[in-house]
Amino acid sequence: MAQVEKLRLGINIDHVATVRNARGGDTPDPVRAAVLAQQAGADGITAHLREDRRHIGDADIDGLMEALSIPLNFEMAATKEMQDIALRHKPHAVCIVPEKREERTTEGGLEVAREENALAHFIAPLRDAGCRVSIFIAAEPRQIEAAHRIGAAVIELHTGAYCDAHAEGRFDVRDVELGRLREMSQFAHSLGLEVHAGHGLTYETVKPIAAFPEVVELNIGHFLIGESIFRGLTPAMAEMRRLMDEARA
Ligand SMILES: CC(=O)[C@@H](O)[C@H](O)COP(=O)(O)O
Ligand SMILES: NCC(=O)COP(=O)(O)O
Repeated sequence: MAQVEKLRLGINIDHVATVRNARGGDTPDPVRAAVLAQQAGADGITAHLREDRRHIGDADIDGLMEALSIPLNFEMAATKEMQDIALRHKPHAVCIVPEKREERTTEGGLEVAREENALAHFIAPLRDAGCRVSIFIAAEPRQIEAAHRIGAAVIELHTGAYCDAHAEGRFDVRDVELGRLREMSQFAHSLGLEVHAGHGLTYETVKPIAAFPEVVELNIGHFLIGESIFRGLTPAMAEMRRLMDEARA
């Protein structure tokens, strides 16, 4: 059984950039949102620089690196272009995610097991540069084992299927997904991997995941940015924090 550590809350600010980019121009500014999240007690900021730059852009990453004193978790696909950008900035963490140009959002986890050799070579310079390398994966033993073998420090478990099943009222499926996430958190932790989780988490779905003692960080964006339209980012984050703390108590 893992020792219960304080659970970190990372705020994903991609979705502020999505709103900005819908019109072009400069507002709303995701860097301003990140600074506000930092002031409101976020433990880190997550930003996903997609290859098609549909939300976060290169200048946002420059701005985040300059403005933040909390860790930046830089999400990116395993491409040479992204590797060069990461090596230029050397963020605290680099999270390798799968990307499909036509997807609406990150659909699944990275296929580490099939690409083990290539990924091992890909992450080596990032590790050498001092970045904590994290791999965004589905809760499957073979992906976790492969992430461990390639030398990743962290895995982030994709919680999307669990959240979707909850939102659609498929509670039997949700509970199966939750069981899988619980078991795989334990398994990853037993291998010495640091365990994070995220994607699609809401006030309704966060507590069962936050209760896993092996999970030390949750990255949450879309729901919180949406909720901040109604209550403001600071109160929206405070409520998430409260639920996480309650689950952990
Ligand atoms: C990997 C992940 O879960 C986040 O980066 C998420 O993908 C961000 O939102 P989009 O999927 O809309 O880019
Ligand atoms: N890595 C998951 C993440 O950053 C947040 O995903 P979402 O809450 O925006 O779906």
